Amino acid sequence: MRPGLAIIQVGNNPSSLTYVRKKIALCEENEVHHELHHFPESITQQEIVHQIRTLNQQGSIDGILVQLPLPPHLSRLEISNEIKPSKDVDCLHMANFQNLLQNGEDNDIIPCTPAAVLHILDTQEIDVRNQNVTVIGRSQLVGFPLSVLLLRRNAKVTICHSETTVQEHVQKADIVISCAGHKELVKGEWIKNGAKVIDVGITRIPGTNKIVGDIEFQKALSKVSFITPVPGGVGPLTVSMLFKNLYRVWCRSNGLKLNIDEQDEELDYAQNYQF
Ligand SMILES: Nc1nc(=O)c2c([nH]1)NC[C@@H]1CN(c3ccc(C(=O)N[C@@H](CCC(=O)O)C(=O)O)cc3)C=[N+]21
Repeated sequence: MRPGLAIIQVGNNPSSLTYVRKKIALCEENEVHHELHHFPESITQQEIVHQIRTLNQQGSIDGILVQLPLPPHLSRLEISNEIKPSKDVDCLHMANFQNLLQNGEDNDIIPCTPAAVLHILDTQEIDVRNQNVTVIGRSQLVGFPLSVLLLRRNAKVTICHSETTVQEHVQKADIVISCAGHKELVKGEWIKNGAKVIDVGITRIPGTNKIVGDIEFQKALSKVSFITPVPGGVGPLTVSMLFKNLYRVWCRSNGLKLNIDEQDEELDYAQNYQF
C-alpha cells in the first residue's frame, strides 16, 4: 500500500497556504496518498481532536501533520498530544519529543527543519564539534530541538531569543543558524570572517510574494565561507525531510526494514535546492 499523509490546516495563513500547496505537490509527484483537512478559523478544539482521532484509526494514513501555527484559541499542546505517536511525522507529540531529547539523532523521527539543517551540515561536511554555534530562536519545532541535537554533536551552543542581544553572540560564532523569522535581523557586518551561516528564517514581504531570510544576505556574502539563501535554502529541504519521516513511519507500520539507500534515493527526487 502507498504511504498516506494527512494534513490538517486551520484558517488561511498565507504562508501555511504556500507550504501546504508545496507538500501536496510533492505528494502528487511521488504518488503519495494524501488528504487535506482544511478547516475554517472558527473550528473548535473538540472538532480538531475528533478529526485527529479518526485519522489515528485510519489504515490508509501513515503520517499526520498539523500545520502550524494554529489560531490562538486552539491548544497546540493538547492537539499535538492527540496524534498517535507512530503517525507523528513532525515529532510534536510529547512522547516523541521526549524520545528525541533522550536519543538524539538515533531517534526514529527528527523534526523536519532540524533534520534539514543537519542534512546541510553533513553534505557540506561542516563539523560542529567544539565550534561556537549560535542558534537564534528557541521554538519547539525548530530552535530548541536543533540546539539539543547540535549539543549532542559536541558543539558549543549558544541559544539567542527575544530577550537576548544577538550581535555579540553572532560576532563570536563559527557557525550561525538563524531561526527567528525576523527580516534581516542579523547584520552582515556582525558575522566573523570565514563563518558558516544557515538561514532558516522566512519572512513574507507584505503585498508581494517575495520572502527574505533572517540574514542580510548580500552584506554577509563577503564575510562567510558558506551561506544558505532564502528562498531556495532550508525551506525546500524541510519538505523533503517530511517525506523522509513519512517513509520511515510507513516502513514501520508495514513491518518493513528501513532501507537507507532507498530512502536517500527517495530524497533525491525532492531535492530541488542548490547552493
Ligand atoms: N507542523 C508543521 N510542520 C512543518 O514542517 C512546518 C509547519 N508546521 N509550519 C511552518 C513551517 C515552515 N515550513 C516550510 C516549508 C516549506 C518551505 C519552502 O518550501 N520554502 C521555499 C519557498 C516558499 C515560498 O515561496 O514561500 C523556500 O524557502 O525557498 C519553507 C518552510 C514547514 N513548516
